[in-house]
Amino acid sequence: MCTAATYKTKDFYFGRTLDYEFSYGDEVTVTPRNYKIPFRYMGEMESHYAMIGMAYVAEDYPLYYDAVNEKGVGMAGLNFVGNAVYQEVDEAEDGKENVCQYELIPWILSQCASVREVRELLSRMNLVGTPFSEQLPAAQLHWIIADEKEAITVEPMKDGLKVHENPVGVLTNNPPFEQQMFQLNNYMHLSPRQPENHFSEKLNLTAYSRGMGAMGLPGDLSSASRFAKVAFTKMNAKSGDSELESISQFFHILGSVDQQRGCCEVADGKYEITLYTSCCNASKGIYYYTTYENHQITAVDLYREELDGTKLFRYPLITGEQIRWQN
Ligand SMILES: C[C@H](CCC(=O)NCCS(=O)(=O)O)[C@H]1CC[C@H]2[C@@H]3[C@H](O)C[C@@H]4C[C@H](O)CC[C@]4(C)[C@H]3C[C@H](O)[C@]12C
Repeated sequence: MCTAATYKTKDFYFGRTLDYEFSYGDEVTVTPRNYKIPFRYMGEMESHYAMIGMAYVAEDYPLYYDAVNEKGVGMAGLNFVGNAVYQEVDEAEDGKENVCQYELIPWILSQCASVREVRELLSRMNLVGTPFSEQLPAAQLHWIIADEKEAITVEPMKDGLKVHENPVGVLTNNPPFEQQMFQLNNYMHLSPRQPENHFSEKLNLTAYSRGMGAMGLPGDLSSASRFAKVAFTKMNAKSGDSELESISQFFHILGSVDQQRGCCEVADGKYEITLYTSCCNASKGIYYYTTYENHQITAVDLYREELDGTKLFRYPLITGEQIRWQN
């Protein structure tokens, strides 16, 4: 399972948890403006917006899981297993632009300076299921794409590519986004304030513990529960607007849906865990992350790299707890 969220203070923040039972070899990867991006059906893009994000680099190609570009547009792919359907290649000469599922993040972030531009590009695009290689078949995903003004969810479904407005700025996994949004109706009575007795005037009921206004908010790890949990947490989250206060709060928001080893068994003795949590300051191009075994926040700054360069910049994740001794 995975969860993605947006957050706005003075700057715009975008991040996700990546929950899985193994890592592909994730690296914080900067694609500079002049790295030539080879698209399977759309030719080679010679220059474009720079981007930073988490990727598995295969054959020198950045297979991004999530990234933001230098214009402050962020994007993340999350599992959508059983629902994601990709199209056949459109061979017509005046047909749509064929983009493979693994190319979607670079395709969009290399060209779009806003979600408005993303919508435009998506309307001309045909998302196809051609795999990157035999070893890496097409992942079944849906995406959240956001800038500081708005967020959308993109879902490739049996009856075509759906683009939904995403007013909560969060995404998890199944079921499809419209159902996730509908289920929030079930929680409209929840509140960060203490509840009052509407149960019965004849009973003397009291709020005997703090936090009872949100009683009923789910806490299990299913995707539908994480959607409600993180939506409630994000919509009610308050923080100062400095960089440190913002990122600290952002990690707390995603911390509300953290997955601990042992609680979600996916095969005999195999457990899904939160492999990493990211928080990107999309306005300033800084990618912060923690990993399951490293709670210290590590950062990579897009603008400390040669942005007009031609080669990828890659940072393997720093893992292992970093303990600051006090005596
Ligand atoms: C496994 C990741 C999603 C995690 C997630 O959503 N877990 C939820 C589990 S569940 O369903 O709800 O049970 C996804 C997110 C991005 C994916 C990667 C990116 O799409 C980039 C390439 C795409 C290639 O087709 C496959 C390898 C790959 C490198 C993908 C591997 C894997 O599918 C990733 C890493």
